[in-house]
Amino acid sequence: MALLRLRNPKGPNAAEIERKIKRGNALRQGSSWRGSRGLLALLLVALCACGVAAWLYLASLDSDITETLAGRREMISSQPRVYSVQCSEDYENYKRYPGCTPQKCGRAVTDGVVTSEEAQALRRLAERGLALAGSEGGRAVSYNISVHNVMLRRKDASILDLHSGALSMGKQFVNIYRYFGEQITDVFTEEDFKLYRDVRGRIQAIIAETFGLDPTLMYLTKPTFFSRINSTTAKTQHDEYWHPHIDKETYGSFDYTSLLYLSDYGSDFTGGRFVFMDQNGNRTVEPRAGRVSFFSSGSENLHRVEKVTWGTRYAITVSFTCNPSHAISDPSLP
Ligand SMILES: O=C(O)CCC(=O)C(=O)O
Ligand SMILES: [Fe+2]
Repeated sequence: MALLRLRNPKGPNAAEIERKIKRGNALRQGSSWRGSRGLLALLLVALCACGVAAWLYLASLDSDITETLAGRREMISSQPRVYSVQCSEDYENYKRYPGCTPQKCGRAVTDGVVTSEEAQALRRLAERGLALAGSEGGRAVSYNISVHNVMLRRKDASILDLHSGALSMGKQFVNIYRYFGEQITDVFTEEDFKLYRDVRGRIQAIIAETFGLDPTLMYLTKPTFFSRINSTTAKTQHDEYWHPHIDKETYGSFDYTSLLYLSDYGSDFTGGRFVFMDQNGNRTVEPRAGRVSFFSSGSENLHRVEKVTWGTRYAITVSFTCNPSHAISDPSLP
């Protein structure tokens, strides 16, 4: 029977069978197409999921803020808020100065040392000083300030150093005292300098008290400067303020760093928070006019500043050393 069927495939139902076979084939083809469409959709979904996961991961790299040490709306006025950390071994590589070299390390924040009126006055001083670069920006009057050019250049920001007179103009610096001569007294007054000295003295005293130091054995060092950062500041490859860094490595002479903020995070600018980058997470300080944040300058205090996304951020970096040969004196009008 089987042989018979093979020999005579085109029986009476052959046409019908052929149709069925064709329909079957067509159906099978359709379902395999539907199957591969399903597979494609699945692949797309998987790709999207991977994309979302990658995006979330990248976003988390910049936003894994775990703790706010000092929020913008808080007022830390009576005693500094202190956060202790173990001193790094960095200090063993440097000469020790008893009474000053960090034995206790950490960070602290206080809103009780500089009043908001004083912060406002210092901010106006910064605005006036930094505006000198704006009005002269296009002219070929600038030259490099050799003393601490390298250090100042690390910042993608406008810098004014009242001590040396260095004012950043684009990628270069001009010495405002030399360039403007006597006319600089139209911009800064004796009172401005007195305020600056007073504030510096109070910051020194609170650092000494907090870390148990002898204030007469710590000295102001360079660079000590005003900074202005906004979201449109020109960016060059190596002048970027948001890079993580250790002040002792970056600036050499620093043993204690302090930052006096002259504008408010959230209302004067967004972004621009200060971030301590600890191994177990980030700890932020939100700038607030009059707020002083200070810390030991070794690698126990690796930090960075978030990119400013809107507005203008003003601050002063006031730094102290234990090494008397790195001491500088307070700025004064020439
Ligand atoms: O402006 C700040 O908050 C920090 C600046 C800073 O890290 C520095 O000057 O070394
Ligand atoms: Fe720093």
